[in-house]
This record gives sequence, C-alpha cells and structure tokens, in this order.
Amino acid sequence: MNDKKVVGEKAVEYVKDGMVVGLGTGSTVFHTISKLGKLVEEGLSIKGIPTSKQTEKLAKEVGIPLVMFNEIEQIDLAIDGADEVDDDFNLIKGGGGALLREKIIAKAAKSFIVIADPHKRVNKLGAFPLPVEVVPFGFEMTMKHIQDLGCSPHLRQNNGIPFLTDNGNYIFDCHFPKISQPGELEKNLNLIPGVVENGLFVGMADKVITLNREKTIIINGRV
Ligand SMILES: O=C[C@H](O)[C@H](O)[C@H](O)COP(=O)(O)O
Repeated sequence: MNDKKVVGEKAVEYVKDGMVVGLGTGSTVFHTISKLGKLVEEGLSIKGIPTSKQTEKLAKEVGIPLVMFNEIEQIDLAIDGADEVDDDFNLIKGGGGALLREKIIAKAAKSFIVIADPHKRVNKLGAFPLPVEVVPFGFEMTMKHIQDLGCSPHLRQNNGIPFLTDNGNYIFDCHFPKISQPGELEKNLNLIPGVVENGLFVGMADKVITLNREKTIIINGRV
C-alpha cells in the first residue's frame, strides 16, 4: 500500500466542479494532481494554480487547465503535502524548496487541505530541519542572524552549488531543537532582513488527511 497515494487521492474528493485549486508540490500531492488529471479527462471542470515550476509541468502533462493570479477572484481550495505536521496542524514545509509559492497560495485559498503520510506526524515540530528562503545578497550575514535565533543553518547545495528556488533565492535548512513556539519563530525569522519566507505554516491548515497505524484514513479538521 502506497500511503502517499492513498492520502493524495483522498483529497481529490474535496475538489468540486468549477473550483480554482491550488496545486501543491512534492511526492504526495503528485498523486492528487495525477488523479485530478484523470477526472479532468472525464469531464471535471477545474482550473489549477501551481505552487512550483515542477507542479506546473506536471499539471500540464496530465491536462489540468492552469490560471494566473490576475485571471481569478479567489482560490477555492489548496491541497499540499508537508514535511512535518504537529498536533495543532502546524506544519514544516519546504523540503522541496517550494515553500514561498506554497505559502502564498495556501494563504489565498478559502480552504487548505494537507495530505501527510503517517511519518510526517509529530507531537512537536523540529526534527525536520526548517527550510528558510533567503535572497542571495548578503546571505552570509543573514545566516548569522538566523543562527542567533538558536539554530545551525546549512546552505542547501547540489554538488557544491547553492540550490536555487523558483524565485532565484537560496534555502537554509535550519536545525532547531524542538520548536515549542512555532508562531513566534515564524514571525521572528521573517523580521530578519534577507529572509524572504520560512517553512513554518502556523494555523493555516484547515484539514489534515493522514493514516493511522492500522492504515485507515484519518481526517482531522478545524471546521
Ligand atoms: O517544498 C516542498 C513542499 O513543502 C512539500 O509539500 C513537502 O516537502 C512535502 O513533500 P513530499 O510530499 O514529497 O514529502
């Protein structure tokens, strides 16, 4: 049984005809997007708005019509994966580097559904290093300020070359000890000049779709 496929495809049940859907990034939402593509082929009428170039490519491949922000009034629903989900539905995201566009779209959506295989569930956030997107200019200084908040940041690299986000920025993966006040940390990080956004999504998820130990689908929600 593929846990990511099960939760990813379950989320499709919340997509209704006529909706504008925020399409997340990653290996879990891959299954949502693929399934949506099949439904579009069978007549479902939706428009997608992608959170990354990778997702834009996938959505085009599976035949989901895409829109830009200037063409829509609102996003009805956003669906995305996460790297960690705590008991209060706070998230760490950005393992794939798409956190900024993901946060813009999750914030703009009337409803935000998170799909997470059971390994993503934690009591407290922090075992997964928190991704922080920073502008390349002066990143060495930005790094020191992030460090002052109590973590050891590592510049994400591929073969010795800094990883570049879709926005042309760098990512620091920041090892904090357990994150006990995610809301405060989210704000404090974003106060640092040079920080564009961080991967803490606090109070944003409306629903979390996951599996329990018996592999039964669990849906928890605020509403
Ligand atoms: O930047 C990437 C995103 O935040 C993903 O949603 C997150 O990393 C989860 O990805 P996956 O579903 O591949 O575990």
